[in-house]
Amino acid sequence: MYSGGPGSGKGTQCSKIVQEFGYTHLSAGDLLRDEVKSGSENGAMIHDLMNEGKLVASDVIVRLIVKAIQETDNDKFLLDGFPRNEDNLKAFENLTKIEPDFVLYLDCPEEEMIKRVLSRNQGREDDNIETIRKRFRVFEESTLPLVDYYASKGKLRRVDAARSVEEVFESVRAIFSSTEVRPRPDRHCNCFSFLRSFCR
Ligand SMILES: Nc1ncnc2c1ncn2[C@@H]1O[C@H](COP(=O)(O)OP(=O)(O)O)[C@@H](O)[C@H]1O
Ligand SMILES: O=c1ccn([C@@H]2O[C@H](COP(=O)(O)OP(=O)(O)O)[C@@H](O)[C@H]2O)c(=O)[nH]1
Ligand SMILES: [Mg+2]
Repeated sequence: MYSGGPGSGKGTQCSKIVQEFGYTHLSAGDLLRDEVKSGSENGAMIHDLMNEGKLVASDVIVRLIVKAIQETDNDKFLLDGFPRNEDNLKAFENLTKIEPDFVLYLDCPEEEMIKRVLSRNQGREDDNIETIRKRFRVFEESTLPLVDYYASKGKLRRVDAARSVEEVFESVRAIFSSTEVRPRPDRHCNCFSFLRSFCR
């Protein structure tokens, strides 16, 4: 359910899960980028924070995510890149009472992620080495503690992301294939946790 390592392959793997398992992909970063493009009153503030590699306030991102959840009638959705810190998590759970079925952690060494982000070519202003370094520090300080939290709840699924897209997807597919689908009214939230590991 949350983000971490920029370039670990979250968006790439989410697209494949959408194709094979029919989930709806909700990317926190994409929702923020759309908000900036829309020229909304928060747009300039969000733009500046993202370019500094900083996190936007929880109420801003939670509002966008809740709206996106309401707009899809699919029970099954992936939260890509959220929550980023404990405050995000509390704000989301307090408001929605949704808990993830599991949190997937794409485990990738920092140097590999840097290489991928620098060759991503999506025209993102925050994909420069200076901002990437800041994003990694935010990840270590704010997001990593959530890994332990989900691990302690037995919800963490760790995948070695330093392999080819297809090899990573083999592992991801196995996790999704073995997940029991919870019936309504509890909507699913197979949340993607793509957290960089310290341990490599
Ligand atoms: N397993 C992989 N091996 C090599 N390159 C990858 C892999 N997964 C993704 N990429 C590439 O790395 C870049 C970042 O991937 P992306 O899915 O956008 O990561 P994230 O959403 O975690 O930041 C993209 O250019 C993507 O094509
Ligand atoms: O819950 C979130 C998700 C993203 N971001 C901001 O959006 C940027 C890009 O996030 P995204 O998930 O798109 O980056 P990726 O990991 O895919 O490279 C982050 O660095 C943050 O500045 C945020 O503030 N809160
Ligand atoms: Mg992404």
